[in-house]
Amino acid sequence: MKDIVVIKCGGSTIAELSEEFFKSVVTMQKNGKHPIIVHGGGPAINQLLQKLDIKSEFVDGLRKTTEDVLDTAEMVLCGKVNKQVVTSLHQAGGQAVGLSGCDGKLIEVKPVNEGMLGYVGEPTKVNTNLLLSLMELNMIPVVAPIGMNNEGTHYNVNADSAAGAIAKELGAEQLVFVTDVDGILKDGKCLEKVSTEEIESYIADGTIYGGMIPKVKAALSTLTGNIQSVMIMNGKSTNVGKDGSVQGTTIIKSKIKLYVS
Ligand SMILES: Nc1ncnc2c1ncn2[C@@H]1O[C@H](COP(=O)(O)OP(=O)(O)O)[C@@H](O)[C@H]1O
Ligand SMILES: CC(=O)N[C@@H](CCC(=O)OP(=O)(O)O)C(=O)O
Repeated sequence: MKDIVVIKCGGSTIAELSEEFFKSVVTMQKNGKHPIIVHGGGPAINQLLQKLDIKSEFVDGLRKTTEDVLDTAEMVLCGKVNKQVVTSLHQAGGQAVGLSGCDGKLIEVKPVNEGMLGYVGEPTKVNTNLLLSLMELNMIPVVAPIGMNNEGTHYNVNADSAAGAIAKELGAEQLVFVTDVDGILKDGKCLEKVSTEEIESYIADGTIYGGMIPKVKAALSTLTGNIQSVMIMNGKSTNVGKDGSVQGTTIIKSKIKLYVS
């Protein structure tokens, strides 16, 4: 299906997304695009883990996931955050359906590194039939990043990599990461355009670290497919330029001159 736009809403910003944001997603759909929301929920998972006195830590932006951490992440992502996003879209006048990567076997996974990270999965296959059927019915799919392997074991999937895999498999037109920073920052300034070649060196020299790593890795893997560019933008501010263009960092395939805004 053409005109698919995958929007990843980061847990860092999800609670602050405005009514206007959700209305713009609904309007996008009314104008003929097919939006899909993939959401995170890292801070909300942290809060419940803290209440339950369960420790967790991150390695390069991925949460080490024991059985207890997986149960908590699944409760928060599929039970709480997913339904909040679905509700916000309904309030904005849209029709949305929430699902996790287990529903319709949407996201099949394999462990990233069981010894080091436990139940953290990376997508190996995305079964898009359910998403396509929902979009045919004018529903906006809202995906929580919990995946499943062939044996039915559930895994915690970073929401950026889930969004990247879904966008790639669907041959989406656009992939947008909505987060809590204006884009990729270097020396305090937001980079307007970054090429795939430059990403590797920014990870190596520490310019890109932590939660930005899964985003740029998902962008790199997606840009090998249909998508021509991936955008990272701030969900906490409007960030719309005078000409109506959205501001943020665009990650592009080819190496071009870097502009600093
Ligand atoms: N070069 C960079 N530019 C901007 N943010 C970066 C950079 N490197 C690391 N980060 C971190 O990435 C964070 C966004 O990732 P994350 O916290 O996982 O958000 P989300 O929940 O939206 O996925 C930023 O708040 C920032 O701390
Ligand atoms: C394996 C892994 O890191 N899973 C993430 C899933 C949620 C997520 O990705 O949320 P953000 O969008 O807020 O980063 C986690 O447990 O936090």
